[in-house]
Amino acid sequence: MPTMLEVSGLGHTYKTKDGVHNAIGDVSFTVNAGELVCVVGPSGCGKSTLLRTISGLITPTVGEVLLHGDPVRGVPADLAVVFQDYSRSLFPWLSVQRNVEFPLRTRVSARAERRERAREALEWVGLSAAGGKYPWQLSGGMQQRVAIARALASRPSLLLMDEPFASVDAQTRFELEDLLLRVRAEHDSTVLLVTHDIDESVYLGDRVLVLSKSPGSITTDLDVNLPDERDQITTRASSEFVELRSEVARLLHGGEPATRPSPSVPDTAANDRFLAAERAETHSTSDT
Ligand SMILES: Nc1ncnc2c1ncn2[C@@H]1O[C@H](COP(=O)(O)OP(=O)(O)OP(=O)(O)O)[C@@H](O)[C@H]1O
Repeated sequence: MPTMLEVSGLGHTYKTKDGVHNAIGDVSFTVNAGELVCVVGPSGCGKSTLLRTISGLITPTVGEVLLHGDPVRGVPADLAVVFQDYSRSLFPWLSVQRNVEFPLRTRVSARAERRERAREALEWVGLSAAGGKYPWQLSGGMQQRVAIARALASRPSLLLMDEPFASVDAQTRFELEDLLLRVRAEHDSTVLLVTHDIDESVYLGDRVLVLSKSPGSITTDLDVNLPDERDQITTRASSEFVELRSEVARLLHGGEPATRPSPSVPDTAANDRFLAAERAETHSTSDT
């Protein structure tokens, strides 16, 4: 499989009012086309910063990100991001169908085709009947499915997901994990997903990248040798799964004294800038 994403010597230091904060140490890895790679790490180790640098939302202090060989400078057109907070990702004044259509405006000139692509993406996530509703009329899990459909509708080369299932209840989380596995198998998607949930990383991933504590660097790149067909009951009960999740837990915590992680400052500013730009555009266009 060709390399889709190549991250080399990536590091990021934030400027703060007290000086500087080194959020990512020295991170290098690749993701091949069609792979689903999970990133796990302790709280505050720089997982979200890593995703933001890969998506072009922030420029890394050092290192390089290549998407199918091209350097990432700004958000690439063929990259989509799903954030944890679906309530801020969707536009409440647009119907579900229009929300999914919206990012296609700059890529697909014919409106009929935009409609068709959005209809198709809603079908992929099992929401064919919800196109005419508004986001606030849907449950949290359904809203996150809309956000996933919106990301998939543009047929991105790379789908980045930042704790995408962290804001829904446990049962919905399992359903959304299975939905992601199904959709990615059906459409050969390439996915990089950040999670703090060890079990989720093993259940979803073809590989798990384990980050050290802050400033994060990759300590292990673990192959997940589970069958492609996964099931919430039997896969999680299998001895291979239990061994892998213990291994990831050991890598994350092994040898470390049991200390409380320092509280992380969630950087919602970059997400907000991304979303604000899209919001501004919805208001400045006439046919939405
Ligand atoms: N805009 C910012 N300015 C200064 N420091 C920041 C900024 N954004 C994040 N940080 C700090 O950088 C470090 C890494 O943050 P990041 O959100 O990337 O970690 P994370 O691993 O995703 O955390 P969590 O698991 O808690 O979501 C943290 O110590 C955080 O406080």
